[in-house]
Amino acid sequence: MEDQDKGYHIHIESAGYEKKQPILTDLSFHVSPGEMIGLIGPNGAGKSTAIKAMLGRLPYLKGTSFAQLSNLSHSSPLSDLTKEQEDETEKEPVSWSYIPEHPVYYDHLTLWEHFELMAALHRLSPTVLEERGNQLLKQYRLQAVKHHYPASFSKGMRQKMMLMLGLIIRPDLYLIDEPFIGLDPRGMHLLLEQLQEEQKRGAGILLCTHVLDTAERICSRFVLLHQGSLLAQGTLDDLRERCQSASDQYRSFTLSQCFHYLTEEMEEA
Ligand SMILES: Nc1ncnc2c1ncn2[C@@H]1O[C@H](COP(=O)(O)OP(=O)(O)OP(=O)(O)O)[C@@H](O)[C@H]1O
Repeated sequence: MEDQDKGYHIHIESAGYEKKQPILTDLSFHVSPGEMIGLIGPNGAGKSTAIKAMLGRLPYLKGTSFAQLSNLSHSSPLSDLTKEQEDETEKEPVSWSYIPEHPVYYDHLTLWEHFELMAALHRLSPTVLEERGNQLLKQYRLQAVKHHYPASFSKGMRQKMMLMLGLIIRPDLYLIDEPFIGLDPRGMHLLLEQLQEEQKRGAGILLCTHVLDTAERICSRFVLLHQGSLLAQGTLDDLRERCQSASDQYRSFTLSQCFHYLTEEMEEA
């Protein structure tokens, strides 16, 4: 079976904050199990909006689906955006973690209570919660604030909390929006190690980031957005091929060089 027959297929025909002004048009890509895809593009290209569309959190969505493809004819949308869901009620939904760019938390719950809430929503047993929760706190060195309220945390601590809440459920798929800004070097190293572990476990990861040197190292394919549409997608070599007219050296272009060339070419056109 081809890799494209497994994993998660995302299709967005048109989506945005208002019907009159769609932000995303005609965007399709897939994430295979164990694969990390880099969702990249200039500011305002629509990366965060694409993640919101996948989660069904946009006021305007047309022809948008997020289907799990597997060895059977199993197609189970993450959000309730497609009709197939009505016929698939007996099937397990895709489990996913969304790690937002800006931390979102409840003021009246402590860090550990957020873990408990996540565990309840994802039906983790108390033993699993204790084991994974304490391990994450130790790894991120936040044991001392286990029973503190996140309002008293620093920016980086809140970001680590978001990461831990995403990691604790060990989902099939991660949707991660710009996780690197604000993390200290130790946190960054730890996160990269954990994502690698999750890939080995079989989780698919969609990573939205501007940190292109890191994305180049850890992602196997890229989806490059520009003004709400797909500008290019594929491996780094695929993107390099698209840069042939830039220079004789295009075969050794970095991801950042491909990004600059392809987006500037669009803007000059
Ligand atoms: N809540 C909103 N209401 C209306 N328009 C929005 C809203 N959020 C984003 N937009 C618009 O949608 C477009 C895409 O924004 P989005 O945040 O998805 O871009 P992005 O690629 O994630 O950018 P960045 O790299 O700056 O995070 C922009 O034109 C932006 O102005």
